[in-house]
Amino acid sequence: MALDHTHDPAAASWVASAAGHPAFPVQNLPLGVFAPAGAPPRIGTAIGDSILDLAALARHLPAWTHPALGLPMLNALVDRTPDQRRELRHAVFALLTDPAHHAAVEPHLHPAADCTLHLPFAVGDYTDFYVGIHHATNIGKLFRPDNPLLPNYKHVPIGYHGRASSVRPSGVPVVRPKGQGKPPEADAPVFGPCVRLDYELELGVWIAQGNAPGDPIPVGTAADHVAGYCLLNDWSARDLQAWEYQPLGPFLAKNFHTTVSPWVITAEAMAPFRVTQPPRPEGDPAPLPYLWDEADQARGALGVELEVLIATPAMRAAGLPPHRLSRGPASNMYWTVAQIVAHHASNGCDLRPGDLLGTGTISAPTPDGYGSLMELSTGGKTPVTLPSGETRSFLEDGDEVILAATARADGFVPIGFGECRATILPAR
Ligand SMILES: O=C(O)/C=C/C(=O)CC(=O)CC(=O)O
Ligand SMILES: [Ca+2]
Ligand SMILES: [Mg+2]
Repeated sequence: MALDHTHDPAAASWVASAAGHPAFPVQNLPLGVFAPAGAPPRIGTAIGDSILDLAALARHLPAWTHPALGLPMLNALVDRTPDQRRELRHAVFALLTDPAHHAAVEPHLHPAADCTLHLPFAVGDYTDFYVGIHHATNIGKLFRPDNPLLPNYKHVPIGYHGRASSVRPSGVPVVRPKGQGKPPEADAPVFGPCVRLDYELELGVWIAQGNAPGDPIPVGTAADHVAGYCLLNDWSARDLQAWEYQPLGPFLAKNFHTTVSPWVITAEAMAPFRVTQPPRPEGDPAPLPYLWDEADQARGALGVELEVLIATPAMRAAGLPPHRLSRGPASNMYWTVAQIVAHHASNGCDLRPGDLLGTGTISAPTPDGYGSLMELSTGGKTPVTLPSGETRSFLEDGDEVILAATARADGFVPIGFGECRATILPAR
């Protein structure tokens, strides 16, 4: 993905709030679906504190975008080559930087605070991977003390098919799931509200052009199939998971709700933030050739800092701001995004525009970067203390979890991912 004038740190928009905006300077230009108050959803981009209605400005954008811009989802818009997607970015960038467009474009800006953000895609399929090796090791120890990291982990990107129907945008509350579990001290399983509700800090990957059924995607061109990225919270019912997950993997413990940040941080916007994949530790096996590409290793990791914050009802009542539970880099991924895309299609499985891949929980080697509460509390044995004096081993009703991410690189303007938050409601 080439760098161009849209990444220039000196570039400036005539939208005043874009300058120095922590998430949406003019170098970001994420794609999304939004609804101004009382109006139906349409495609737009975030710029500073505003949202620009791209559907209304179609006449200023490439002709091939016109049918797709009439839809309240991005599936058709991203079903294009990387060159075409870059052409769209350049056209949007021109609208927001060239003073000649100011008068015509300004009427189509909406204050973001007055808009509702929708899911950016009609999600066809959702697959969750397991590339966070520190998470896999930590959680593996808790589920399988004698066998934490299974022997296939360093050879094959592990994943499971998730559920598309329950992928929801930031802000939609999470109803605590009920389910069947078997508490360690009980002799028989029980059915009831989850008592070990957790979050998982992940990146989401949105698929652009897919592959024809039967055709694999080579790892060297897999990045061309990525439309962009989001934050993803794979809410997890740990008590239900521990009982149900063998031998087929997660099922009801993870399919009740998945929260995504609604802006798609495009692959083009991420170009300056691609970094070298950390080398495999000494002694780790070399991946099979279908998973290995030198250029991907050189530029296939993401220079993104990830954070998790929590706000409880007592903290809100005391006027305390959300408390940071962890922070760490996205480079703690054992497999690159290109490797998981190539692996997913390696058997001929067709990926389609608007498919969602989760990276898997991204944890750092040390607790300050653990990506789930289960890890932070060592499965409940070391509860986390909050500024309100409360402790948490798992989430309680009324708790809000907020994921945040910022892409940074020397010499470039940082870009943010926007909001990925949700509050827990009692079980029904
Ligand atoms: O059985 C295990 O080791 C744990 C599996 C998961 O929690 C699956 C999952 O969602 C993967 C991830 O987020 O890293
Ligand atoms: Ca997960
Ligand atoms: Mg889920």
